[in-house]
Amino acid sequence: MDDIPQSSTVSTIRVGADFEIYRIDHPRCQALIARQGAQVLEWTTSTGDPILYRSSLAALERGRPVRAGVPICWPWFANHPTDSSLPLHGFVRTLDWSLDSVRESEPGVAMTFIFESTPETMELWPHRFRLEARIELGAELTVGLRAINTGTRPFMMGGALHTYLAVGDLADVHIEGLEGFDHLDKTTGMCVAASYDALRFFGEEIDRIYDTPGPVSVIDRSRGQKTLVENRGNTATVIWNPGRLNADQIDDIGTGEADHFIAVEPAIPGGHEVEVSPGSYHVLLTRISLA
Ligand SMILES: O=P(O)(O)OC[C@H]1O[C@H](O)[C@H](O)[C@@H](O)[C@@H]1O
Repeated sequence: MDDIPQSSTVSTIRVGADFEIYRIDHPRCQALIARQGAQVLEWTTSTGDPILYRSSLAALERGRPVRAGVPICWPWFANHPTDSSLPLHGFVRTLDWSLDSVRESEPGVAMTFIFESTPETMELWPHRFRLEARIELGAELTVGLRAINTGTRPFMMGGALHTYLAVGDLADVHIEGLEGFDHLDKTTGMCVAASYDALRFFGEEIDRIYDTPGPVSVIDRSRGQKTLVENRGNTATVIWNPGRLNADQIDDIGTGEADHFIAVEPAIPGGHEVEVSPGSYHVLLTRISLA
């Protein structure tokens, strides 16, 4: 459909010449979704603060990743398994998707975006596919990615829903649900045996792939908020924050903002890719709610 009828609930904003954003203004939530990457940029429920982090320096430019909300990383997470010259986190986060449908109801708004393989994507990843991102916004947020194999050979897919959760102060946050699971520490390349304590933060870089699909709860004492992240179709949960020192070197993170977000990412990392046969599909989904 793409050209949505302008309603009081869903409207279109254009940034610059060609960056399109859908604005949702519903009794249960306010949200912004970029057509590029079918990326939720902001989501705020009627009760309070933004639940997702959007960097004050997030670039809204076609072709550049946007540091905000829920980027969809596909068909691989982080580096490509064999070719590090390919884009980090796959290629669909920086390409335009088509808006296929919008449904408004009392609990919220559901929007479906589509992305299909093209000759250009075949150059990056030699498979035919169709992606459907169904985004449901209301008092809860659900992002569901259905990856369909429309080709004639099986493919292996990785990926992640790279959720940036906003927090009041990371020093006052702990995460429950990861206790008892081993993780790969990407900062050292080491596998670390399970700890039985909740995960806490000390201003340093953290980049860990936990050996569990979740769910996890993010408890933020500074905001008096508990956020529940429930997932489907992932093999791991990634926890990432660059830390204060590294954040200063990242050009699209505002000064001091490293203390105000934590990325909690249902992921299918390298080495754990899922096989999708022709005509079949895999769903990767995350649901975020305030407990
Ligand atoms: O800066 P980006 O390309 O969005 O990636 C941001 C981060 O994403 C994931 O969480 C990875 O585990 C990190 O290693 C990476 O730095």
